[in-house]
Amino acid sequence: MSTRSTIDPAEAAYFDRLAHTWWDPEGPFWPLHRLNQLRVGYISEHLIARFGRDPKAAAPLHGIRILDIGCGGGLLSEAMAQLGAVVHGVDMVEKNIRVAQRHAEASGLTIRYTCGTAEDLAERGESYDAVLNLEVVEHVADLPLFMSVCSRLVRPGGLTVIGTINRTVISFLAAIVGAEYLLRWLPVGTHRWHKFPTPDELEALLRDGGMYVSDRTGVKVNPFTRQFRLSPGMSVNYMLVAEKPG
Ligand SMILES: C[S@@+](CC[C@H](N)C(=O)[O-])C[C@H]1O[C@@H](n2cnc3c(N)ncnc32)[C@H](O)[C@@H]1O
Ligand SMILES: [Mg+2]
Repeated sequence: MSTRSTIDPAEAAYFDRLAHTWWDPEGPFWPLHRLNQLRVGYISEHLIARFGRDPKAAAPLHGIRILDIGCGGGLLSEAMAQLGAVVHGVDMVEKNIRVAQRHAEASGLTIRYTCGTAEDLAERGESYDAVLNLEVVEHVADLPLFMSVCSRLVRPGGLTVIGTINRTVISFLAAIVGAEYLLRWLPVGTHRWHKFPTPDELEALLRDGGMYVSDRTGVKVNPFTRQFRLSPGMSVNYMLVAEKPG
């Protein structure tokens, strides 16, 4: 029996404390609200291409089975469900799951939410067309274990999208000093710089799990307008798409 876990208890306490604020667009999670439209566009474009869907359809992701791991309050899960996907949102924090369930019900959306971890799902032999892993990898304990179980959860022919923050001098200045201490965009202590994975580190872990990176992009925020956009530079925020051969 393995005693390894991807849960970092300090992170669980942090997200438990903020759980009631998920859906406040001006609350502590405002950056994720602002980022949502951009990442939903990027993710759905890749899902549509991979699964041969019609981008002009009303529900282009109809029936695609998605795991939103570390779903928080369900910001991304709801957007995917609105596009027709069959979404399973999973989070280690019970309060997040309750908030997500309540909000989905109020929005008239059917989403399966469960409290747990990726390793719980892998142990049960679950698999999905796509695993979405947005702004989570920098918060887990045991990143190699987390990445390996997430890869196992993608069915052959499926894909994963990961969004996180790079570990560079610029990300220290922008994401820690700038965002937490100077601008106070995020509560101090939200992120620990040494936990940020580089794209190369993630790519190596994905390869170990039989996944191949097919697209990568940087994400930039304009500090004045607080608008997010895709950009080639990956020194701070970035996203990777990886596919499992069919
Ligand atoms: C920054 S939030 C991102 C939420 C959501 N993915 C989004 O982008 O809107 C990180 C989330 O990951 C969850 N999380 C962290 N480690 C986890 C783990 N090992 N297993 C499951 N969930 C985890 C936290 O509880 C938190 O809700
Ligand atoms: Mg984060």
